[in-house]
Amino acid sequence: MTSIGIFGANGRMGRALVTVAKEQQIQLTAATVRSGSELVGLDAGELAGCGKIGLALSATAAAAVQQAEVWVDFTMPEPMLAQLALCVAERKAMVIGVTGLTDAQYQLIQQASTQIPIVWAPNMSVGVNLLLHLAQTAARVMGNTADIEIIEAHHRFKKDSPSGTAMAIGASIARSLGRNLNEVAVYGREGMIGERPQQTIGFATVRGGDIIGDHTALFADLGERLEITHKASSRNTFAQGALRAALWLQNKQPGLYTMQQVLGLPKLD
Ligand SMILES: NC(=O)C1=CN([C@@H]2O[C@H](COP(=O)(O)OP(=O)(O)OC[C@H]3O[C@@H](n4cnc5c(N)ncnc54)[C@H](OP(=O)(O)O)[C@@H]3O)[C@@H](O)[C@H]2O)C=CC1
Ligand SMILES: O=C(O)C1=N[C@H](C(=O)O)C[C@H](O)C1
Repeated sequence: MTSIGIFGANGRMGRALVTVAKEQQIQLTAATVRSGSELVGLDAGELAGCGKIGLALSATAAAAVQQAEVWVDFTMPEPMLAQLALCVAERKAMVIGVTGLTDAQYQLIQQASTQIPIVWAPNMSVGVNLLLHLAQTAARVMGNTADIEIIEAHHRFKKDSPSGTAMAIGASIARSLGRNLNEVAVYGREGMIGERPQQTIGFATVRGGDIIGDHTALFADLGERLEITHKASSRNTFAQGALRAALWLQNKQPGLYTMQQVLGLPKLD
């Protein structure tokens, strides 16, 4: 049985991961919080609100990293990169769900994947990974005449925008249409902007309350429009996907793997 560790066990996703691991009887062998945190030593399940699981929280450090074979990281870009370096040093596999990465930060994940197996995905739900395929099909059929907009909504606490998922949907659509997302993306509009250039892919961001995560790919033509929408109603959905990825990574060779591979979906364009 793979031994699994959780970085950032005090985060929203960290707590969901501990809760789902308990529900699925997946034994966690380590869970960390920031070094120096007063939470060190508390029971990880108690912190997550699912009852004791008999696992004391550790400070994030090499000694803790040695306690699990696969580490799941839903923290933030900077701590994630420090944790990635620890996992490379200790030759541990990683499932990374962190979004809002710069190109340079993503390249560091790519480099690390030459030494350890890594799954990185901006969204670990089955539905969103299916949506990426549906959006490519819609783009192939409608994309040369329809206007394409990606709309996402998240809770007030989210730090990055657009969401990692919205960016992945935009990138998938752009790839299937042979467009370069950097050239065609439009992030928000204001003022006398003129008529919409057809080749652009627009992004709109909503932030409010406790919205877990909604994404729509809109294909708007003259006379009809198609909307493909996914709504997450629980963070446990993402946690289930991440733990599935952690179990899937067992005995994998170093490499950068996708959630499409974990879920056995066909390769995207
Ligand atoms: N791929 C997917 O399916 C999903 C991805 N995400 C992504 O996961 C990430 C986390 O989301 P969420 O759980 O809502 O965020 P939270 O803010 O709830 O959790 C962030 C975690 O990172 C830790 N952290 C933040 N800054 C530091 C730091 N400087 N040093 C050490 N630890 C730090 C926090 O520690 P502390 O508690 O001590 O502050 C906390 O444990 C985001 O990038 C989000 O977009 C979210 C859901 C699904
Ligand atoms: O921050 C979140 O909460 C989420 N982030 C991910 C993203 O940026 O796409 C995935 C999910 O929508 C929740």
